[in-house]
Amino acid sequence: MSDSDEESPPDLVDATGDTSISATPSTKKVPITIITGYLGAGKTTLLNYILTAEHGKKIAVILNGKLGPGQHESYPPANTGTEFGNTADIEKSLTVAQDGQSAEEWIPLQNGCICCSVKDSGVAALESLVERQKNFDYILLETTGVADPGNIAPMFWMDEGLNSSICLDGIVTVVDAKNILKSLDEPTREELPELEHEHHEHDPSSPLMSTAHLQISHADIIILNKTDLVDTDELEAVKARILSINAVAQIVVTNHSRVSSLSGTVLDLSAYSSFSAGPNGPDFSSKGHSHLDPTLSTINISFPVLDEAGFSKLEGCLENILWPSGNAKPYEVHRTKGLLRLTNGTFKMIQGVREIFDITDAPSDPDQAIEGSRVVLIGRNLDRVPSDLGWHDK
Ligand SMILES: Nc1nc2c(ncn2[C@@H]2O[C@H](COP(=O)(O)OP(=O)(O)OP(=O)(O)O)[C@@H](O)[C@H]2O)c(=O)[nH]1
Ligand SMILES: [Zn+2]
Repeated sequence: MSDSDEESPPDLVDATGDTSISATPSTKKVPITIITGYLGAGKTTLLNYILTAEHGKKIAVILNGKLGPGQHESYPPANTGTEFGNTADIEKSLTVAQDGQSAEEWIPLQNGCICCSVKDSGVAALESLVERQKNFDYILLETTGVADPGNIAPMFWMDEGLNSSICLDGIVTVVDAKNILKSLDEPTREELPELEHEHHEHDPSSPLMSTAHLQISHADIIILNKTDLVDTDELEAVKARILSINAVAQIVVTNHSRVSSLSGTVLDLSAYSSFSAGPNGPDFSSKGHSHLDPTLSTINISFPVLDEAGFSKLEGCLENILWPSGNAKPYEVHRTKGLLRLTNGTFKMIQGVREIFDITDAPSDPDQAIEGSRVVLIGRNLDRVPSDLGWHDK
């Protein structure tokens, strides 16, 4: 139970008066990993495993956190089975783990929802949590079974640099090896994300996209669980299917979500502050992609080593791809990553979720065997990305 005093305002953290966006914030940010995956895939099993494992960190685990953008008129929210409503609350249960011991705590809800009084976003609720408790090393957030990480990730990621006390470390998607192919091929209405509900007249050349697709396309790590329920051939088929959607996610195979190492699998991912083509890729050619999955794919666009003019040109290409003028684009980009090699010997990194992207300085020696520059896009109908925007066609 919480013993925190709800009357006292949250402490202000490191209010230096400097509101400029700093590349090297002085406050230590608490990394958050979002754990997503379809109903019953093994998310809670994973978190329970983590709670009992030795990791030397104080981890706040939020089970079935419901986070959504926008307003939240009512609390409690109607439990409709989807979480695309206007709720921005985090359900009460919070478990804090340290040194293999865990304790249940409750997040105090003010005015029915802790975030109302702070900011109109679920991120604020977590910031408030961090500011009250102060001493977390890490936050793990389990989203309920049918969450679209495309809505959740930018809330944390965009807050980064804006003096937020938390930063997105990565997205882990737990996949049920036994049932995933069915979810991808024959999604039920509940398995369709909201945007598919809106498509009344469905374009038959664009197969239905399920929530399972979205969870895979946004994943940095895929925990391929319930492998005790499939044979080797099925497991290989599932792996191939996942890689055809997201060629850069790292796949970790588990039974009862028992990951052999927490670091790099659930903790310390740095997925938004590093670029890795992943151990699984890239063996996909620049525009070609596998047709194993008709809905989503990964493409890999190669660029040369860039001088200043080349860098501007590439920025222009990226803007044209992600923010095309005119009507709705015939494709969707869910995730963008890139590593740019510059003629002056430095590197830049691209990170993007949906329309938002960010180019930052990369470590001087990124762990890559890439010769030139590379942009990786994960999304839908990427063969329709106009090829004249691609550098290689000029
Ligand atoms: N056979 C088998 N069962 C598993 C495995 N992992 C988890 N389960 C079982 O599957 C059921 C669902 O697991 P959870 O961890 O609750 O799944 P979840 O993703 O948190 O489910 P929701 O919160 O409902 O979305 C439980 O009964 C688990 O014991 C596995 O690797 N193999
Ligand atoms: Zn669960």
